Amino acid sequence: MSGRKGNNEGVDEGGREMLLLVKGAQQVVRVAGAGERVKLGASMGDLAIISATQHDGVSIAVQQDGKIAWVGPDSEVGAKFPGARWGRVVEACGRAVVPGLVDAHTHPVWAGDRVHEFALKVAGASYLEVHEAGGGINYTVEQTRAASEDHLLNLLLPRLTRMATAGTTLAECKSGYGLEVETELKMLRVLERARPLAPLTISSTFCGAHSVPKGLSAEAATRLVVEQQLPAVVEARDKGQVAVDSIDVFCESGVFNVAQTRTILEAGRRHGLRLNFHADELTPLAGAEMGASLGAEAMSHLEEISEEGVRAMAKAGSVAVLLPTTALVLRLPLPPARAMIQAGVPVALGSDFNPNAFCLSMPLVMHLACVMMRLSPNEALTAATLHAAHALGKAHQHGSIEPGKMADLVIIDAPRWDHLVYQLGGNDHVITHVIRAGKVIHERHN
Ligand SMILES: N=CN[C@@H](CCC(=O)O)C(=O)O
Ligand SMILES: [Zn+2]
Repeated sequence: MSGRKGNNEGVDEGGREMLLLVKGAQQVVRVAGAGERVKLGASMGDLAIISATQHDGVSIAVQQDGKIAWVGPDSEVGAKFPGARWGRVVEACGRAVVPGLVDAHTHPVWAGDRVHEFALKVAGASYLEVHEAGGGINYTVEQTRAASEDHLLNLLLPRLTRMATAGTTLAECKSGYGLEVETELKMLRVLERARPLAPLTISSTFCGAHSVPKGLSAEAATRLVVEQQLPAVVEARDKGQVAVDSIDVFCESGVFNVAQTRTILEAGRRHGLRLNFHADELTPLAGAEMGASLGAEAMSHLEEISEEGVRAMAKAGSVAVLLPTTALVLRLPLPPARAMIQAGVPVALGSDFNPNAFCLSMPLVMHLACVMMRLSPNEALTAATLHAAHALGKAHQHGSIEPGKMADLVIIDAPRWDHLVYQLGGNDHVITHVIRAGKVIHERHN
């Protein structure tokens, strides 16, 4: 670094080394204004867009640490950063730029697949029927327990790369196909090893209560999660072997009931974990009400949430992570997304990538959220950026284009951003660049 350093607002007078300049954008869709971490009700559709004028495009300047230094008109870059040396300049050529997408719910570490179950489900078998017949999660558990750490890592990395190619720069990634200490730790270690190798940022979630292991009662499984798995995970975390942000439970009829889920979540909270769990997916159990009473940071699915549950989540500020792919694949009733937004619940989106719902594309998830759940395109973008980051406790660093935040950016091959959500599939072609922390991690070459 040479010369004097400017601050975010001021003029940089000394020919600073900068990481990246994106210039000539038609739209920079910031999603949020300065310091805005959540956008409730009608504000969810306000994307804080900066548009080019007839003579001037929009630039984004990124400093060496990968954070956004400044956003403004192309014509002011020279005055703001006189003599700056840009590590890379990306010409946006009249295109739109949105924040890197955030996937708030994935299960990406597993071996085997469940392609054989697809035809059964299409023919009418329900998720719980497949599950109770020993398929579903329990089948994946067998495959994942048997797989080596290296094999799981080799399966995981291309999945994360496909996510990033479709615009995801931050993803929540769960364990949960081990259901015992050894394999749960193996999955978390795989995520840890993936961090420096993957093109996106990972937020890890311990989901040892994803299913009841064969031969055990849910009560016995609850005790094992609380007394064996969780302490082992916490010990590994405290020794710096794995980073774990959240704890998850599949709260469902025939899996963990509301009281057992509460016990597990409370134990996680005592160890400083964020609460982020599967609630009211297939059966209305009032899981959302229980989660809200614990101040859960996020709950997912919520297809069967009650009106009281919606009110409780709004009051508690819990993020509703909606998963349209699962509702589609399993033909579930849809969660009341509009009522949630109206009630002031922060709504986020996730791909729910798992062997049951094999989707790695957040633009497709956004499209489905619009068509199936009636989110507006603007609301879908807020849900897949700022609110998804908020669900993970990372809205201070991710989820909007704001000086001081990570320069996670997606460039769309169109002058208006909503081509990203308008197209059904094929998003690799709509996206020209994916940038994570100021580095280009994906670039379209045709
Ligand atoms: N519902 C529970 N967990 C996952 C499915 C996991 C699986 O079927 O392997 C979900 O969110 O849809
Ligand atoms: Zn899930």
